[in-house]
Amino acid sequence: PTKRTPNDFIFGKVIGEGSFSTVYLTKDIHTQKEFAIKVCEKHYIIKEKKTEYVKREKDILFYLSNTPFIVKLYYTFQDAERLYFVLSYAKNGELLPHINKVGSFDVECTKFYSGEILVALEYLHNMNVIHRDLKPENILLDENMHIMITDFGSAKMYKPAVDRKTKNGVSGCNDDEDEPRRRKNSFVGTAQYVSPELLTDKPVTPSSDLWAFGCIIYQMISGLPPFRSRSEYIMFQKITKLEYEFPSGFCEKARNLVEKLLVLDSEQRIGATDKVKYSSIRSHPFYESLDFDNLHKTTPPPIY
Ligand SMILES: NC(=O)Nc1ccc2c(c1)=C(Cc1cc(-c3cccc(C(=O)NCCN4CCCCC4)c3)c[nH]1)C(=O)N=2
Repeated sequence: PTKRTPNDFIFGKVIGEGSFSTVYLTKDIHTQKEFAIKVCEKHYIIKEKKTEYVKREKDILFYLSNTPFIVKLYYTFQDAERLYFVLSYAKNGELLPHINKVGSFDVECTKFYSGEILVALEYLHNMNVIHRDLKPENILLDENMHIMITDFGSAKMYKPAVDRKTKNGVSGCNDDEDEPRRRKNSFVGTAQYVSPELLTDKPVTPSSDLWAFGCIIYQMISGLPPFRSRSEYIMFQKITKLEYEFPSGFCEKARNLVEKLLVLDSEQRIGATDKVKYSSIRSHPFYESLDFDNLHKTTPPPIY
């Protein structure tokens, strides 16, 4: 097909703001199909030295194309000033406003939606991709209220330990050797969901996403993330000291699972050493009777 240009789309409202991008609801004038177009200003990306991140997000999104529960990158194009990513449009927006609208989810909703997030993480991690900025704002809901994970601007490829030892390459995008010249894991992500290893410059592993997953389950049930403070410094202190509490009435089975995910040693988190990802989390009592393999075909429970 001929390369698209901005003139092939009607640009509507802003539906998202990345750290160096703006996302618009758009309609393709030829097909009338709706898309989300993420627009990045070239001069800003160059000035902020973010070209590597933008290229990595594009490579990873194309690499993940047609992965269930992950936003799809259809194609990209550019003009003199901007880069354009044509992405899936999720009609029901971000997960966060849905949690805030009802205050918190009941156990059925939490099981279903955290179950879909877990299946998405299984796909991601089996494809050696770590998201590194998982949070309710980056979990979208499509028109049928199924999830799509978005914003791979902080994501990276990783080499499973066995490959690192035997140096068998994993084809695909960047890995540690290609990190832009800066501290190995200088903080990426969003303060409230960032794992302790990312704050203390320890190796990044898929287990960092399991930490964020634990924070999201806590937030679904209680309405707020576990680590909160007006000061980012104090929040980081709470994370590295594991200072958080469960409100009274918190579902006991969910509490047990969260306590097994919010573990400071990333290798001790439930799921971190699963040979088959994430069998130990799927078999946790909180997920009793959840049919993980058919969630995408299941009608989501009402959120109320
Ligand atoms: N950083 C990124 O990559 N960001 C992206 C990427 C792709 C993408 C993306 C963000 C999307 C975000 C998005 C935002 C919205 C949206 C924005 C504002 C309002 C609404 C909205 O009101 N939807 C109806 C559902 N509401 C939700 C809240 C409770 C009441 C009912 C949706 C729809 N989709 C999207 O659809 N596709």
